[in-house]
Amino acid sequence: MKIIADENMPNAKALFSHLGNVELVNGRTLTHEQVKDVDVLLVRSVTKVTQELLEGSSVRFVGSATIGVDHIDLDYLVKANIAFSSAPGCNAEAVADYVFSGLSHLYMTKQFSWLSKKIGVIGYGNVGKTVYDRFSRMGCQVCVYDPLKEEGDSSANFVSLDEILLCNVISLHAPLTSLGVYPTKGMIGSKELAQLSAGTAIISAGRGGVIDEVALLKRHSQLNGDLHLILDVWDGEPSINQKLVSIADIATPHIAGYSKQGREKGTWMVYQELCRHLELSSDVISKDVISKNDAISTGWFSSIDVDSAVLLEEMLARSIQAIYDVARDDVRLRYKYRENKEKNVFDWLRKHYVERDELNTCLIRANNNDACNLMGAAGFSVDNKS
Ligand SMILES: NC(=O)C1=CN([C@@H]2O[C@H](COP(=O)(O)OP(=O)(O)OC[C@H]3O[C@@H](n4cnc5c(N)ncnc54)[C@H](O)[C@@H]3O)[C@@H](O)[C@H]2O)C=CC1
Ligand SMILES: O=C(O)C(=O)[C@H](O)COP(=O)(O)O
Repeated sequence: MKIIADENMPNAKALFSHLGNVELVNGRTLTHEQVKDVDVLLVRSVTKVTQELLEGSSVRFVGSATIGVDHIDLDYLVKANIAFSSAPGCNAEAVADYVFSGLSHLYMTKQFSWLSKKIGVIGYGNVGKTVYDRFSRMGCQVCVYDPLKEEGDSSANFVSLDEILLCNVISLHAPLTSLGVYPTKGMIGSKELAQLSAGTAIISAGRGGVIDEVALLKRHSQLNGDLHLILDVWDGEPSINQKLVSIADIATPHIAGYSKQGREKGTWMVYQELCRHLELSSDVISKDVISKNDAISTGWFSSIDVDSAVLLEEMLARSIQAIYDVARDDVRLRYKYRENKEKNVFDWLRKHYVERDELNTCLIRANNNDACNLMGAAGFSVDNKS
């Protein structure tokens, strides 16, 4: 069996080689010529899987080691009878870590205190729910907009989009869609942005294109720069609007989901689905292949002792930054664009990403119940010494 896999898919060779011959390729530049006599195509979000790419090829299974599927023509796959699997939820914890690291950055650099503010989440899927639950367990006033979920779902405080726009922090986790009753492309446009008050923080870690970037620049200027922007995803990636980069507090190259565990889980989930598709028994699978425990790192398990003399919100921010400081990715992006030595800076940054562990790989030790609860809610493992 011939398998083509994106070179940025961790463990692809180790996991899939016992099923066939695995070739690693640049997913962004993949052509029909490369896939025409391939049986299995394994991609990440940078490959547009279209009729044009696949028609007339021998591909029978497409796996995407990602949460988002806007790069896949799902209708064509059904029509062409090609099996498909993605990796729902694989990097939800990583994106939530990104959100809280972004807020920690705002707290430490601008004294933007968000714990007591109104928080609005857009999208209540695997990522949005993880983010919502963390805020909620922290005791924040949090609400969510998801018109496709709210009916009969009492697990969250569902509100209208207009209400979300009144919040002090808005975190976007909707997929990019152009069709249906609630398309998200451009859903945050000039009309919506006009409703934001000065001092609002926007975190965009879903997909570029959900926010109208031209309208965002305009609103930022109308508010004399008093909008806090944490931007991971961009319209037209891999080329990104440098004007927007220049006004953002944090600008990163679509890496919110890039924890070591999140990326490895993505490959693992697709591997499991391919084995199911091929109807391989678990005996066959376990014989030659690395186990789940080896395929998904547990992390290096650091520990932090909490100092109760420090203000809770500052302690939280410092602890998060000790494990993942989103500013390191922002600084790297700005530096690389300034240096401008690579042909495609955006993809270079992603390919050479310095991997990070998730917050849950860090054990917080504290003898204070409030600190333990807050840290646990933020995503850390906790050892309550009280
Ligand atoms: N920056 C990054 O590295 C990453 C970005 N993502 C993006 O985040 C998106 C969300 O991820 P998940 O929560 O795991 O996906 P999901 O598919 O589990 O949930 C998406 C949710 O958005 C809701 N939704 C759809 N249209 C909406 C609308 N018009 N307004 C509000 N909500 C709407 C859906 O009902 C669903 O509940 C993905 O589609 C992907 O594009 C995901 C992982 C990493
Ligand atoms: O899972 C998703 O959806 C994402 O956005 C991915 O984390 C993006 O990573 P790549 O697939 O572009 O490497």
